[in-house]
Amino acid sequence: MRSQRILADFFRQSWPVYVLSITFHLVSNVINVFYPKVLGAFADKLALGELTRDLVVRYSMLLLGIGLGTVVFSGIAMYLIMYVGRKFEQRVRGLLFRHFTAMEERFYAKNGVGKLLSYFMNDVTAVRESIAMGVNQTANATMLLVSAMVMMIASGIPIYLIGASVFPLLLIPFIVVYLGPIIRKRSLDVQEALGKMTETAEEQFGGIRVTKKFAVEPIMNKRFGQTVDGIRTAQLRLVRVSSFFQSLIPFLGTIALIIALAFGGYWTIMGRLSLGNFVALTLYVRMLMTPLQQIGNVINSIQRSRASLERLNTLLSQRSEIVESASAKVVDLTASAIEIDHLTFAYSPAAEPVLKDISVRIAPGATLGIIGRTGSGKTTLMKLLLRLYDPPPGTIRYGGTDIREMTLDSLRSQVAYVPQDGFLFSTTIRENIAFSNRAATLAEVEDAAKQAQILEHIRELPSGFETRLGERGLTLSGGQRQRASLARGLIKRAPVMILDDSVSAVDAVTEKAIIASIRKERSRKTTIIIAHRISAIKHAAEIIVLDEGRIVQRGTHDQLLQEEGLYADLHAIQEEGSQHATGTSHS
Ligand SMILES: Nc1ncnc2c1ncn2[C@@H]1O[C@H](COP(=O)(O)OP(=O)(O)OP(=O)(O)O)[C@@H](O)[C@H]1O
Repeated sequence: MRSQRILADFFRQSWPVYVLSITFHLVSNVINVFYPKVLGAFADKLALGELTRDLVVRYSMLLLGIGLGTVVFSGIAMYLIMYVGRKFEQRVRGLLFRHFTAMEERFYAKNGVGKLLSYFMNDVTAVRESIAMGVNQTANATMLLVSAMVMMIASGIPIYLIGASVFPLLLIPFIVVYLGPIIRKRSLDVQEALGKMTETAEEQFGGIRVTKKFAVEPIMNKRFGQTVDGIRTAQLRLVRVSSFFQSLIPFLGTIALIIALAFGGYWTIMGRLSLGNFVALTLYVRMLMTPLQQIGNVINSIQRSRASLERLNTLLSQRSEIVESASAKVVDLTASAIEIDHLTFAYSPAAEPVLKDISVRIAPGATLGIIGRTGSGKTTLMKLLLRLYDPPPGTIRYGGTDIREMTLDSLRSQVAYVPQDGFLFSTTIRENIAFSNRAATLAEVEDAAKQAQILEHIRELPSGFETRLGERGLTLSGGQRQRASLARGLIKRAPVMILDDSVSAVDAVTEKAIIASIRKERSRKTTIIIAHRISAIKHAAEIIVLDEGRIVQRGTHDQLLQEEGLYADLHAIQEEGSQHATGTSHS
């Protein structure tokens, strides 16, 4: 499986650090287990009345050495393992990001931003904790257990006494096997609840302006509150079982201590066990409780992280539906016609087709205008031209080559797409406009801004082109944002340009100026203009009118005005509107 490969790859690369860390743990624990033995010897000397001032100083120095040695070596071991954990986190986040960016639009339609963020934050952290702290503590605990056992035997503590004291601890694996899957299932619920909350929060912060305008904060608070309640319920269910699990282990440790005290005390009274060994036995049993507690924690954390790993696994195993064919070739779009041939398309096999039997040919360098009611499929057609979704084979060709046989880079680098609501990044205006070509000079950026009729406005801003945009570019108005996004498309100087309702938010006078400069700039380049206003497309060589996914009319502006139909109706309505607006109506 993919996720297991990620872990295996990571361990393959970082095993030397693990080995080093485990070695340091080993040294630290070997030093540490001498501490009960030293105290035992101290107790023996005390009981025999052989303790001198010199001996007290020596024992104290010995204990200080043991303490220092333990702390230094375990500190280095811990640092190394933390380093490895952070490295894992950094690597997996990079991998996830690359994976996300390679996914197609449908993937984003299915997975909300909040859900994706939750993968980044919660799941990666959960896995990191178990491969860093988990490994750290397991290694530590195992070594402490083994060295403590060895020291007990070597000190001459009878094996049956050790066996009786350690017996309760043997129940731990059974408890783990029983409770582990329950903890895992409940952890998965918690991660899902967290994902839901992040998703809701992202959506609600994104839509906060709408919420405020409609004054529906209480509804939004309630909706968000429900997701938080969901987390609390899921977390409490998890805490109930995991805290029971975690407290059971020290309880077993206490039983072990009671047995050591009862039997060991009895044997000491009977004179079969030295006082020193009795003290050492109780200290060792006490010492074993910490690693056992750690093992409990680790098992819990591994169960939790397995749930996260499963989520990451499912995600990373998804492949983009848009794949470049092995024989894909680079097509130069400069002199290529775009042919759409009997294209019928539905977003899913079960859904109604959104486009029905569309056929259009756009000659190289020509302009196509598209108009139609909202929801008639205009944007969908453009998404197919960019291969954001796969059209049926043979239905879209560039220069005679099926779109599915072109390299994705040659397609997308030669098509400039300007959507209706262009997203602007929270960086400078200059970087936003020069998005496709970071090396563009200021003169080129200014030129594109001029064509998009936004140059003057940018110059008036405090830092001009270096002005940083706030979140989602909200320091600009809708129309200004649209024009900045248009400049970003224009600077690409691509052989094919698609304007998807890209001047809808500007006033009629500005629109006229923008269209005039686009006509000039793109006089010999293929351009597709989608618009709701006839004024934006009437110069096109061909105009198609879409209605419910079908082409219902086609022709030039003049031809379409001669026909009865949607186009002439729209024209009449818009003319009437503009006459009202300018006060030239005679009615
Ligand atoms: N990702 C999607 N999954 C399923 N259906 C979709 C998806 N995107 C759009 N649709 C549906 O496809 C139809 C056409 O949408 P499209 O966005 O292409 O229309 P449009 O003509 O561009 O509309 P507008 O003028 O309002 O922008 C609509 O009914 C819409 O609900």
